Amino acid sequence: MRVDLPATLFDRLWDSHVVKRRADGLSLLWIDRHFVHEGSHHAFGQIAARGAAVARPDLTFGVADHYVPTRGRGGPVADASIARMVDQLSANTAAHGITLFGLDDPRQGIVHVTGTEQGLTLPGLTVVCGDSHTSTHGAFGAYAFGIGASEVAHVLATQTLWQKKPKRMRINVDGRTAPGITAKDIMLTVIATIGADGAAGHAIEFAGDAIRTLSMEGRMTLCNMSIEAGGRCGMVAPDATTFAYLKGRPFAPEGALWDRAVEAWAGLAGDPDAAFDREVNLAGGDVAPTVTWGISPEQALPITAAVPDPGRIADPVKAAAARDALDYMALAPGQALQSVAIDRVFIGSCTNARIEDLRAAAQILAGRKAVVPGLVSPGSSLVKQQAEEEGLARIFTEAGLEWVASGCSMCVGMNGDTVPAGERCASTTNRNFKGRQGPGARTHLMSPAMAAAAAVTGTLTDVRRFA
Ligand SMILES: CC(C)[C@@](O)(CC(=O)O)C(=O)O
Ligand code: SF4
Repeated sequence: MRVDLPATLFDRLWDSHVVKRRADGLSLLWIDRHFVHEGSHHAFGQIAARGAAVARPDLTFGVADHYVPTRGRGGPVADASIARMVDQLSANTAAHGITLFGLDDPRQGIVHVTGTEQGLTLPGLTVVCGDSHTSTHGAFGAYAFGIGASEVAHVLATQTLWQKKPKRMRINVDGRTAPGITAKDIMLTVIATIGADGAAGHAIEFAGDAIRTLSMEGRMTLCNMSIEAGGRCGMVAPDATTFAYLKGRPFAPEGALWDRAVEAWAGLAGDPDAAFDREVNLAGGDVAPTVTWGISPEQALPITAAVPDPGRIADPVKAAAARDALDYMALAPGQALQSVAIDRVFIGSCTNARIEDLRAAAQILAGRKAVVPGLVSPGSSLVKQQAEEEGLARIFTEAGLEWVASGCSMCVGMNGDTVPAGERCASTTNRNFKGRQGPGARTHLMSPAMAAAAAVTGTLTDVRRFA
């Protein structure tokens, strides 16, 4: 007979990392992996000011991603302030003995792509980084979450963090999705259903057949956007797909250690009778290729739908938000989404720039031409190399798209990788608020295949037309 209460996966991860509980409800958690990037210089400044050392440089990893230029790599960084940030990361990591995947390292990439492809993120670990999309790493059954600058300093100095335990939420996507439906479509549908704050205060666990059948890339896309649903983190219980992805990765355990690790990871699932504070159920079969029409990720609809009419939205807050969105996005109520002309595409970001994403986009673009300009920025330098070896890069350039180096790029409008004011971009990223990709830029979020289809037709397009 079991004497302890049934536990969810999240309960297990939490309990196994608590070092100390405080009367006010906060717990001190042990942190297994800490990623730092160029933006982490404030935190290094804070520990320097206190004369503190980095407690566990062996568990801390640096990645240059947010500010790195995607062109002219191999030479010096032209922009002086960006060069300073990149240099500062190199200096701080060198001074503290931290492994760095720097600007010119062949493993460089967006931290959430590089960290996972290196096998640094493993099931059962706590993973933090000063970036909200750290939730991505939860795809491995890790408790992974973004932290603020002073928390980064706390982790640097102590390898621990004070946290309040989030509530538990399970999102079940049952049944199979139709062919061509991706994790991005599932997640945009989830966010449209529960709202951009629908998971506020909760740790999300994704479950159900439609999730189980996703690749690791797909699971990372889901968990990446947990934050766009307001969640503290997202996770998928580890399984054979997880282990197959991890086996042989540079930092993954090897030999007898690997066997022991897999045995332990296989036991990480939650108890079947464990209770969640909230459950949401979706039918995988109902998920269509989905795009956003507005300025919040919850303003998303199947591609076959029309732009909503704010006059028909009963909730006054949502109606006002829709009016504001249509005004910014220059869309008319009732307009068919597939009639919306786009000016540009962006295939990239920590959400959708892994090899599987690039393959999906290339499959649509092969032998075709893009009728609008566009940028493809692989999620990491290793993804870039692989895509070049597989001939994907050639497909993109022959279609007329620009193939550049890895970084946050047009996801955040860095280094001139911006969407000009008033232009409309079909984008594989995760955020579509006003001005995200540049002042006055209009963003439609979608999957890589959908972005590729939009590039070919010049309008938002149902990718199933290309099946
Ligand atoms: C630094 C910024 C652009 C960020 O990566 C920050 C974050 O996610 O915390 C983002 O995607 O909004
Ligand atoms: S790719 Fe975009 S969402 Fe991801 S970390 Fe960079 S800026 Fe943030």
